[in-house]
Amino acid sequence: MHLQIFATGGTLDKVYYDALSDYRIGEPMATDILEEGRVDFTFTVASLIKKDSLELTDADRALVRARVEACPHRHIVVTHGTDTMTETAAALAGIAGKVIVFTGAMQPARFRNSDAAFNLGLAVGAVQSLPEGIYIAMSGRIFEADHVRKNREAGRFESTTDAPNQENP
Ligand SMILES: NC(=O)C[C@H](N)C(=O)O
Repeated sequence: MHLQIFATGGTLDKVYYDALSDYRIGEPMATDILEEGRVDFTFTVASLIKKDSLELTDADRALVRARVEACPHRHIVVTHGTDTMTETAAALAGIAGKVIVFTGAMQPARFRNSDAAFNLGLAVGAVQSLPEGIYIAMSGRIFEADHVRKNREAGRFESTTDAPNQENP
């Protein structure tokens, strides 16, 4: 398997300058995470955009779509800010012949308590196991991209189709 990663920014790749709580989006952390994970596949990481996903425009989303469509590889992971991940996933609807998995992080990968490595690992497992389609790997689950939302208060992603029960109140 060859894995293509497209990095678009988001908190996963943020670098903070604490005096003003100012940040920039740094180089994609996916490279370090996969190297530290000693993965047994080849991969390339392309940095397409370096923005908080709240600042992404329609043109940015068109760029992501164009790059995914032009990619010769079947297995694609998109690292993305969590706030508008579902919007960019929706902008890729209809792309056939590829397994596309979005992931991101609630805390920067450069922070020790980050969920970034966990989430990227989940996405890597998902992308090689699933049939073609568009998915979101967050909060320890794989969601179909059009059946998930971010619950900001709870700080996690949740299904829009799960029946409410004791495990999913
Ligand atoms: N955790 C995050 O990634 C939130 C951030 N505002 C973003 O969507 O880029």
